[in-house]
Amino acid sequence: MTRVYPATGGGPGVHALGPVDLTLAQGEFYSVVGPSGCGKSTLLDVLAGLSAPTEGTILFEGQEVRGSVPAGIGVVFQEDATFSWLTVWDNIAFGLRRAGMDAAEIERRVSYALAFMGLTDFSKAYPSQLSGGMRQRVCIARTLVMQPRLILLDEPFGALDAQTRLLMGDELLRLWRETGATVMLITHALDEAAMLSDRIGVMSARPGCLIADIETGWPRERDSRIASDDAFGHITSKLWGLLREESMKAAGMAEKGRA
Ligand SMILES: Nc1ncnc2c1ncn2[C@@H]1O[C@H](COP(=O)(O)OP(=O)(O)OP(=O)(O)O)[C@@H](O)[C@H]1O
Repeated sequence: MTRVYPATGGGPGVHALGPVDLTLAQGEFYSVVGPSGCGKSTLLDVLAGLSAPTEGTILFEGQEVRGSVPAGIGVVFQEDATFSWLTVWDNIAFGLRRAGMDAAEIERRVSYALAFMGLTDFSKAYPSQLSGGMRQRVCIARTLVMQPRLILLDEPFGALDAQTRLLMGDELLRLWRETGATVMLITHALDEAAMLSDRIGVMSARPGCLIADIETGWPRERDSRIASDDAFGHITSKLWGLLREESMKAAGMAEKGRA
C-alpha cells in the first residue's frame, strides 16, 4: 500500500508512505519506529481508515477498511483528546452513548474501565483536574470500553515524563494481555518499542518503507523491568544501528527543506 498526499497550490504531491506490505498476527504487540517525518502517523491513519491509501487495500478481519474506522478498531493519539467539558465518567461513556448502548451495559463497561485504569476515584473529575498521564488513561479507557480487537496507538505517551511513560507502558501491556487485543504502537522511542513489543517494524526515511522486522522474543508476562535484561540492550542497539542512517537522511531532507 502507498499514500501520496495530493499537491496543494500547484506544488508536487508528498509521497509519504510505501510501498508497505504489513500483516499483523492476531493478539500480537507490534511497534513501528522510524525517523522523524517518515510516515509513521500516515501508516496508522491509513490502517485505521482515517486516510485512504493511494494504492493498495487495507483489510481488517477480511473486510476492506474504507472511509471510517471500523467497529473493532480503537485509536489512541498523542494529543490530549479528552473532552474538557465532560467528566471522566462521561468522557469514557461518550462512544457507548453515541452507539446507542443501553444504560446498564454502559454503566458496567465504564465502571470496569475506570477500575482497570485506576480512575474510579476520579470519575466525577474534569480533565483539567487531572495530570497528563491520567488524561491519557482516560483516552485509553474510552477506547477500552468499545472492546476493540485491534488498538492503534500513535505516540500515546509522547507528551508524558519518562517515569510516567514507563508506568503507562506497563498499563498498556496489562491491557494487551488481559483483553487479548492486537496492538500496534507508533513510537519514536526505541526503548519503548524494545520494552513493549513482540515484533518491531523499522521504517526508512520518507517515503516510509519497512526495512526490518525484529522479533524481541519476550514472554507474554512482562513489564518495564525487562529493560534490565541483557537482551534489551541488544535490541535497542540493533534498532539504532538500523535507524541511524535513515535518521540522518531524514535530517538532511529537513535541512534542505529549510534552505
Ligand atoms: N495532510 C497532509 N498533507 C500533506 N502532507 C502531509 C500530510 N500529513 C503528513 N504529511 C507529510 O507526510 C510526511 C509523513 O508525515 P507523518 O506525520 O506520517 O510522519 P511521522 O513519521 O509520523 O512524523 P513524526 O515523526 O514527526 O511524528 C511528512 O513529510 C509530512 O509533512
